[in-house]
Order: sequence, then structure tokens, then C-alpha cells
Amino acid sequence: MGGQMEQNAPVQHHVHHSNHAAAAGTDTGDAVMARWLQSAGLQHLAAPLAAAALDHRLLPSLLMQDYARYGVQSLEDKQKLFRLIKTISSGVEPASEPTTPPPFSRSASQSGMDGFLSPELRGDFDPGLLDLHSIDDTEFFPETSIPEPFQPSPSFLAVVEKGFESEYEGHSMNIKQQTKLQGLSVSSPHRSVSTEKDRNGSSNSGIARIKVVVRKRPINKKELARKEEDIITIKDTDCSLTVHEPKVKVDLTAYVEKHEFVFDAVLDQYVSNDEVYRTTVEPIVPTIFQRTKATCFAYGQTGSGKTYTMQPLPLRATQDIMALMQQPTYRSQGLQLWLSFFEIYGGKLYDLLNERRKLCMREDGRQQVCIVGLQEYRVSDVELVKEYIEKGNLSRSTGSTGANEESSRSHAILQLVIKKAPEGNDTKGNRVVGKISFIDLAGSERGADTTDNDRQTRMEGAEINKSLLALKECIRALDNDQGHIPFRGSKLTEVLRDSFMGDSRTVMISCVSPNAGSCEHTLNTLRYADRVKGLSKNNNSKKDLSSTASTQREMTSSPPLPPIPAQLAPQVPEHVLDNRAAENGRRPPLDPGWYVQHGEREALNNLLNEHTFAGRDASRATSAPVEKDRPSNVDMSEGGLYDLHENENERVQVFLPSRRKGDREEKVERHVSRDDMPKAEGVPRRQNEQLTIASAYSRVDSEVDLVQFNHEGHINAILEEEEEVISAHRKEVEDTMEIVREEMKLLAEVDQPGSRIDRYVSQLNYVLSRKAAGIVNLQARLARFQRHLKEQEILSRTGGLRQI
Ligand SMILES: Nc1ncnc2c1ncn2[C@@H]1O[C@H](COP(=O)(O)OP(=O)(O)OP(=O)(O)O)[C@@H](O)[C@H]1O
Repeated sequence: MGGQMEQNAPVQHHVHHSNHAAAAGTDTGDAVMARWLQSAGLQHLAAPLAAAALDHRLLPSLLMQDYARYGVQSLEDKQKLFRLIKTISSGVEPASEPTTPPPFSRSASQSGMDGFLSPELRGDFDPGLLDLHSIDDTEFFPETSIPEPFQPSPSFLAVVEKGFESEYEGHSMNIKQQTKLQGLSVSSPHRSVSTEKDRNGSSNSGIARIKVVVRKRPINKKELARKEEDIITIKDTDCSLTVHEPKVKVDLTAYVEKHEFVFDAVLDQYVSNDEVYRTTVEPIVPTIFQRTKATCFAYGQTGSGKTYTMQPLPLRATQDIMALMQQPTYRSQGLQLWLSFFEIYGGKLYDLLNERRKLCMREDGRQQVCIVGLQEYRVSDVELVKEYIEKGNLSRSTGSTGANEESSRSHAILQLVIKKAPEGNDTKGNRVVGKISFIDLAGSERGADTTDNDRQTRMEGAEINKSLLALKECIRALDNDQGHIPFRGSKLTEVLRDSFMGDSRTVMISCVSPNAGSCEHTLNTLRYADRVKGLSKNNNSKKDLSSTASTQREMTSSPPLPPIPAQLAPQVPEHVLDNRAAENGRRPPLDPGWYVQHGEREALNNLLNEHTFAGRDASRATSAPVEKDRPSNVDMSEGGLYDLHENENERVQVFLPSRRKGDREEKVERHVSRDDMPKAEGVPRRQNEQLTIASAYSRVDSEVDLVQFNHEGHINAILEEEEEVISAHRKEVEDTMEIVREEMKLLAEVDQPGSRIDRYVSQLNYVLSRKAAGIVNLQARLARFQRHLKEQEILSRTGGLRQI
């Protein structure tokens, strides 16, 4: 399962560096360049490099500091380009020959190609295709995102007809749902909707608290024009999805690496929005009449279909909610449906239905989150909801970055709230019965916009990254009945706080693009989804194995994390230093895998403890209940630790701090203050924030998260300090005005006959020194903030903030 490699014929062309042009045979320079870029997965750079007249012969001499000038923006692209240049410089021609086609390659046979790799990769690249901007990728898709007429599903109608008794049983609904879905899978050969419950036959826990669904969009016209392959296959019989990643070995042999994932449901490119609704939201709609808070969110790379998927869902949900409200049980209860639509952009809230008015979030005495100023609209029909959605979408923030010209950089949250009108003399106003939130998250790769661009973009990227990480943690905590939900991790999770409390249901729809060029982002999206689902109590073992196996393969190919700059790196204690490194005065890399490989398990624990709870006293650090669970020989790779005693090909996940339910239950919910968290020198820490040990551990679940965790502290601190500087300035202006009033008064007094000049002088002196002190204080604060910004910039530029 997973991790299988399809070996193909070697494709190397061993030629000397200076002979590249000759080795390229009769190829034009453009074709050589295109082939090189394609082999490195950098085909999108062909246009900017051609526009900058960078000849392929000059490519080997391109310096890293010039990358940005040629449109190479992301860290990932820089790394790829660097590796490509290294390959070329070593006198090796990057791979270019076709290989055996995999069975799933649709367009290979259609286009008469006899290989998996596209013509560009084989050398017969048409440079004209590189003019990407001349192709409209929306043509391939219907103009509107809400194209299908809604047909209430038979199962939903069955519930409605039945009158939906107040003792609603999710279980019976589920069985109906399953029957319907099974019918769909069988009756429509072009569609693939499969759910895990189809296979299991029944659900024993009613509607799952968390459901993770993946939707693949069709390949679009732009991708077809670039002759990109569809690299995702879906097996509807077992809800599995395989990503066929084209790769090239060091010896330039091309091969395809398979990554297999299993989710609760996988939806292929033929599945309609209506079916998406039936698989995801429809089962949870009735629960919101029972005080449940439901959340449905779409996660994925820009352009993967999040908005296309999310937009119709509230419409379908409204229709079903309205139908339920008409049922005898609810008809007389005076229920009303209210809608609000806002976005979180750069950590701030804006009302999308009220001219993007800035909103404030407050907590009331009962710790209920309240968004001050948010407009809510009563809705009574679907058309109105549609109008509001369109209006809100027009107000959404978009940004321009190196990778995509326009993409959503905000989280859009549409909430439908069922309220009960007050009865009789009740003056308390409407009471909330239940709520469903639809969240169109920012493009997941936006979290990687932390290394380049301007400060604004970097901060936005960091905020997105932080919120996606926090969201994942909250969902995990929810599913594990963890007492403490770390919703304070980001604005997004704070806003969703009441959705995480009490009885709740969450559906995550991971949207993926099928084209080869999106492979890395697709894998990131699926790994995120896998992590969300991976620790679910309802999770089945098959999925664990497959994802583990996938991870195992990926481990060998993932590039090492960039080092943290010395001045900002948390200090690893001497006792965890490698002996040789210590002799040379060097520290081993900040790489948990290194410690594991070198049998330094204790050192790894210390490292984790040091990083997680820097500053705690030693006894607290070592008393964390992690050590005793740890196996003697483990391998840490992305997503967990795996037992190396097992068969190499079937590693079993054996340890992951705080992820295992047992671990969590044993853990005492001790609180550590935010001050105990890692912090770079000079960067202020957030006060009065609490983080449980359990949640802190759950964040340190891979080397990526480890570094991420460290940097989150900086981002929080910077964002907070920004607010503090602005309010300090505001206060300074107010103080100055007060002082000016005092000065005017002094002037007025001194003008009076018989005034005492000595008194005037001493008072003026006092007033002026207050004025000067205020300015000096503000300047000191500004200088400190500037320094912190600079530090954060260094951290970002060295790649410390990576996409999760
Ligand atoms: N399942 C699908 N079937 C047909 N067209 C689709 C599908 N999914 C997405 N599309 C089309 O793909 C394009 C990009 O989709 P969409 O705007 O929803 O992406 P997104 O993930 O929301 O991107 P962003 O994060 O930038 O907002 C749109 O033109 C949309 O119509």
C-alpha cells in the first residue's frame, strides 16, 4: 500500500557543462530551457525568464540573489531552481526522455503520446504555449459558481416528511444517507462519490463529529494547454485517492511515486455540487435544530475549487432549513433564520455585507464570542441568500503575489443562525437555537508567502499559516474530547470559539487540483486533511497504514528544513550536543530526526521540552508523561514517529505525543503561561495567555510544526506589538492635546495683568518636560518595534516560516 515506485528506463544524458548546447542537439535554446525547467517542475518560470531574455547558457551562472529579479518568488521555487542549476553545473543534462505511461494517464493515449511525461519534458516543447496569460482558464468551466438547480435529496425529504421528531437520530439519517450514496455510486458510472460508511455498512455513532472529504476538480483549459497530466486517481470502492507524483532520481531515472490516502469520502471531478452537499452538509443540517453548532470549511490551494464548492452549500442548506421550519414540530416555534457574512484578513475582521466595516471581537461574561458591529440579516428565501453571497463575495479581499495574480488571502465566513423569537413578555430578544458556519479558507499555499514580497504580504502569509495550524489543532482537540480547545491560537479559531464548544459537527472539504504542476500543494493539502482525520477516534487502521506508508516514501524526498538564524534560534542545551559537533563547537541541526537516528532519544525529549517550554524548571520538563510511552527505536518523519522494528514497508505509527487518546487522558491538564513558550531575544511575549501542556505537545507533532511553533510566538508578538504601538501613538496624541490646552491656559494667564512670570516659567518647564518625555517614550517604542520587525524579517527570509 502506497510508497510503491514505478521504475522506468534511465533517461540520463551525461554531458559536460560546456557542451549543453551541443548535447541539446538540434533543440532551440528555448526548448532546452523549457525542458530543463519542466524537469525541475518549474515550467511556470519559462515565461518570466524568456521575458528577461535569460538564455539557457546563462542559467548555470545565475546567482541566488538574482532569483527574485527573474520572478522566482517562493522558497520552494528557489530551492528547485538552485537544485536544477547545481545539476546543470555538474555537467549533467536534466532528464528529458519519456517513460512508460501509467495506466491512469488519460491524455497520453488521447494525444498519441507514448509516455507519461508531457512533450515539453521530452524536448518537443512549443514555446507558444508558454503564453499563459493568453489562455482564459475560466472558459472551461461554467461561468457561474452556482449552476445547478437544487433537488432536495430523497433522504432529506424522508426526514422532512416524517416530521423530524425532536428526538432526531442521526443514525437513522445516516443509514438513509448511505443507501442513497451507494445508489449513486452504482448508478452513475462517471461519478465517484464514495464514503467510508458505505464500506462499513453502518455508522455506530450517528453523525461523525468530524468528517473529512476530498474533492478533486477537473483539469482546466490552461493546464490542458500546458499538456499537464492529471495525476490523481480515485478509487470509489474504498474512498481512496492516489497521487502519482512524477519524480526524477539522482541518476536521472524518471519514476512515479505513489501516495495513497483514505478519507471519509472522496469526490472526483464528475461529482456535482449537489452531490457534494448531500455528502457533506445535508446530514448535519437537522442537528442545528438541536443546539448543535456545525462548521463546514473548504481547505486547499488557490484555484483548487474552494469557492466553487462552498458557494452553493449555504443555498442548499437554507432550502433544507426552511423546509424543516415548516414541519409541524417547528412551525409554531417562531424560528427565524439569520445570515451574516464576514472575512478575516490579516488577523482583522471585516463585514462583507456592510461595506467592509472593521469589526471588533469581544467576549461576554459567559465567554461567548460576540462580533461587535456585525450586521445580521433575516432571510426567508434562497434567492435572498444568493444575493447576499454574491454581494459579500464582491467585497472579499484579494491580493497580488508572485505565484498567482489574484487569489483569496482571507478567510470568508458565512453564518446561518436559527433563532427563536421571544415569547410573551420575554424581553431578552432572540435566542440562538443553532448555527452553521461555512468557511472558505484562504489559499493554503498563502501561508508560504512569508519569505518574499513586502512586509504586508509576509505578515498576511504568517497569519494565514498560523490560523490553519490553529484550526487543525482545535479540530483535533474536539475530536479527542480534549477538555481544553486551543481556540486562542488565531483570530479564526477565536471567532469560531462557540462552534468548538458543546455539541458540534465539523466537515472539512479538502479541494485539490489534479494537474502535475500542483502536485506539491496537493500533497500538502492531503497531508493536512490526513492529520486532521488521522487521530480521529473513528479513524480506521487502513488509513493509518496507507498514510504512514506514503509518509515513509515522502520522507526520503523532502528537503531538509532551512536552519534558524543563530541569533534567533532557541538555544539547545549542551547535553544534547553531538560529541563531534560539540568538539567543533557546532550544534547538531534543529532536526528531531537527527536525534532519533543517532539514538539520542533522551536528547530529543529534552530538545522538545526545551523548545516547547523554554524556561521551565528541569523537574517540570522531565516529568512530562511522554518519555515512558516512547518506543526504544523510533523514526520521526512528517506526521509522527514510526517503529523501525517493523517491516520497512509497513511501518506502524506507534508514538505521537498527545495524539493518542490514552496519552491525552492520562495527562494532567496543567497550564503553562505564555511566557514559558519559546521566544527570540528581544521579542515581547504575549501575557495572560494560557496554553495547556497537552495542546502544546500536540503542536510539536513534526519537525515542521516544531519550527512553526517557535515562529508562531514571533508573529503573535509582532501583531500584538503593532496594535500596542498604534494605541501608544493615539495616547500620545491625546496627551499632547491635553498639554497644548495647558499651554494655552498658561499663555492666557501670563497675559493677565499682575501675572507671576516665575510661576509661568516653572509651569511651562514642567509641561514641556512632560511633552518631551512622551515623545522620547514613543520613539523608544518605535525603535524597539522596528528592531523586532527586522528580526522577524530575517526569520522569514531564512525560511523559518514554512507552509504547514
Ligand atoms: N469541481 C469543479 N468543476 C468545475 N469547475 C471548477 C470546479 N472546481 C473549481 N472549478 C473552477 O476552477 C476555478 C477556480 O476555482 P475557485 O475560484 O473555486 O478556487 P479557489 O480554491 O476558491 O481559489 P482561491 O483560493 O484563489 O479563491 C474557477 O473557475 C471554478 O469555476
